[in-house]
Amino acid sequence: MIEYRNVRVALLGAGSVGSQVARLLLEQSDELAGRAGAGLELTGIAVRDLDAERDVDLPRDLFTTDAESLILGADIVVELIGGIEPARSYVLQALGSGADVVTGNKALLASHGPELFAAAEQVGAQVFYEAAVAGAIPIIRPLRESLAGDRIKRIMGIVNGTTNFILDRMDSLGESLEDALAQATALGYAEADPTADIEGYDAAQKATILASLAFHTTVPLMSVHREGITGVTHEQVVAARKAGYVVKLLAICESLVDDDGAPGVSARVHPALVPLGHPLAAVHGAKNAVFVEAEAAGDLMFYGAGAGGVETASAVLGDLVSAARRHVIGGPGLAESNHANLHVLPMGNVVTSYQITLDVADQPGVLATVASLLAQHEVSVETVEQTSGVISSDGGVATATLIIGTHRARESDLAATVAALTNATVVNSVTSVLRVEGA
Ligand SMILES: NC(=O)C1=CN([C@@H]2O[C@H](COP(=O)(O)OP(=O)(O)OC[C@H]3O[C@@H](n4cnc5c(N)ncnc54)[C@H](O)[C@@H]3O)[C@@H](O)[C@H]2O)C=CC1
Ligand SMILES: N[C@@H](CC=O)C(=O)O
Ligand code: NA
Repeated sequence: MIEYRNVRVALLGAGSVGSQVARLLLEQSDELAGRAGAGLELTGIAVRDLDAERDVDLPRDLFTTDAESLILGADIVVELIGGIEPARSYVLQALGSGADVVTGNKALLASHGPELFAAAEQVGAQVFYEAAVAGAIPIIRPLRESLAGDRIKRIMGIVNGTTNFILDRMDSLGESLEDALAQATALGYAEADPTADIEGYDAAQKATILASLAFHTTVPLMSVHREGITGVTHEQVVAARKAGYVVKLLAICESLVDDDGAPGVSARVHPALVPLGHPLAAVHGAKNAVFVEAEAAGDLMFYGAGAGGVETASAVLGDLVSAARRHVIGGPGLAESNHANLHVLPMGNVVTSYQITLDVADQPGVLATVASLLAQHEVSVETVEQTSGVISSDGGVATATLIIGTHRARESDLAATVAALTNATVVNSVTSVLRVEGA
């Protein structure tokens, strides 16, 4: 029997993820010790309410409401309470005392990452955060270690399970956004305030983390363009499928060039049309997937459970084993790489293709007017489809629907085109503008 030295682990939070981490730590302690080369001694679990009902039966003598004292004696602190405060203060306290930190808190990392990483570097500690992006799916470690020798060109991810679940139900069952969200909440996928999911905040936090890692550049959360799914209509979802696409909420992080041709990066979150043949189109329900385009490795896809207590606990435990190994070996932790320090570019610099749906007057010359407006703004038409005209009930001018697919264009040119179309007398309304990704 091998005698291992013990590494002291303090757990903060015993919610969906924390309680599963505690259970697995206790149930699989021998196996985990073998892998880490150190015993993982759970010294306590900080909770808010000692008597709260929990899904998992855990030894009550481990519970404490005194998180600060628990952190004091720890080699590794696992933060699974979520939110900014007091999580930020606890993490800083842990790092200040030289402990490593394992966290799944994307909100904290996206808004205070540089502060936490600097605090870790100062004492040679490390922040591990595999659970923060795409739950159980290994994506943080592949980006920072396995792909450290490659150049990432683009990351396109379905990184929010709740919105993927909702869009999938709207597509396959014709369910409303509200009904599908209620289901996602009942199944435990949604954040405590689901606005974070449906308005794209959660995905934007994950995009910040992914872009910073992939491009060795600190990408601030406020530079991430964010649109949620509340504007996605049933009509758009149906029309998308008819046209050979599926609507997905994507987080896209890519390298771009600025107006002077200098390299930069951009990160954005928005609903997009994904061709049915693209691997991301086959990601259903609350599953996540991250599609990485690397210069040498080519295309890679990481797929699996992006949410769920026990699934996310797998990522936390993986980090815990790495942190424990580090304690056995000694030496400073792996610092965040931001040496590239690229310019973070605004949405106007993004280049992609679009599908624009217009309600127009069904009269001669409309198509020519619309095409000329697009051309004036440097947006080139790839496809046009016109549905049969409809005579308005008051006997007025007949209307028709025009669906225009564009070639790749700059976002700033597209925005100017849409403004011009909105003001054109032959256009009754611009009913939908969706970006097309992965075509
Ligand atoms: N649930 C999931 O599927 C995923 C969660 N995450 C992240 O993991 C973290 C934890 O998530 P969940 O377990 O789902 O949240 P949860 O809401 O189920 O659990 C958080 C727990 O922390 C407790 N807590 C709050 N403030 C506290 C304090 N000051 N001291 C002690 N305990 C406190 C709460 O009472 C609750 O039991 C969050 O940062 C979340 O974003 C990441 C990936 C997936
Ligand atoms: N609410 C999130 C949970 C995991 O990060 C999601 O739906 O993906
Ligand atoms: Na992950």
